[in-house]
Amino acid sequence: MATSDIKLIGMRPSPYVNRVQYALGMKSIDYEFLEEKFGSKSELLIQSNPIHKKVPVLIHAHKPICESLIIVQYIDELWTSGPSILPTDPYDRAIARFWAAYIDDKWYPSLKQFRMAKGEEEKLAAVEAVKEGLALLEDAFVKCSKGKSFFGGDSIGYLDIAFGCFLGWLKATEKLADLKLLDKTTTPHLVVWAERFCADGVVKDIMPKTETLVEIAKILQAKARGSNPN
Ligand SMILES: N[C@@H](CCC(=O)N[C@@H](CS)C(=O)NCC(=O)O)C(=O)O
Repeated sequence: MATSDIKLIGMRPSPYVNRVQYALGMKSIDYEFLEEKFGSKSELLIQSNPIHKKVPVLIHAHKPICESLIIVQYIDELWTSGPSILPTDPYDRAIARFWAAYIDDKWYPSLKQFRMAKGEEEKLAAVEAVKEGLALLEDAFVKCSKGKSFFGGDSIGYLDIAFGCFLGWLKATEKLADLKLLDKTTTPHLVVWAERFCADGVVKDIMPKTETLVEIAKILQAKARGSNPN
């Protein structure tokens, strides 16, 4: 597929954008990356995603597709020649979609809340929610992976992409708070899975550096608190 037919509007530190990059990478699809500037929205973004005005947007053959998980499914359904991203079994597919929705609706918001918390009480409640979520995802990993390396089995699949895209932000949050959230004693399978995911050839070239995310997090925290990051 010619690169000019496939454009991705995004920002490199965005975990949702990274999801789409991982899926395109897994399928070996070339694309043009249209970088949005932090703090502003291009005309193209507003026209392509008028409802949410958020990245990522995939523009394929001049048609926009919005929402990262929907884009990942589109990529998988359209480019069937590459490795399959969603499980082929309908039940496994339903379970993968369930956990992806849990990650987006519950788990990641708690990590974000922990990072942005203003008071100690809010911070404590959020860190508990993050850890509870990780325990549930540890259990989900054991069931979904069926003894293999990834949620998707022998190779990176839908749930690996849905959850793995947040590993950079998880590491940055650990660094900022100086504590371990993904821990060998409480989430042993997830620790090994995370190492494997981050070491993947496609993932390691795309995943933003932890130090970059730490700096961005400091700017966002300062903005939320109305102060200077330094
Ligand atoms: N549910 C969306 C979330 C996308 C999202 O939150 N994108 C952020 C970047 S990480 C964004 O564009 N934020 C700009 C804004 O909220 O105005 C998806 O999965 O694509």
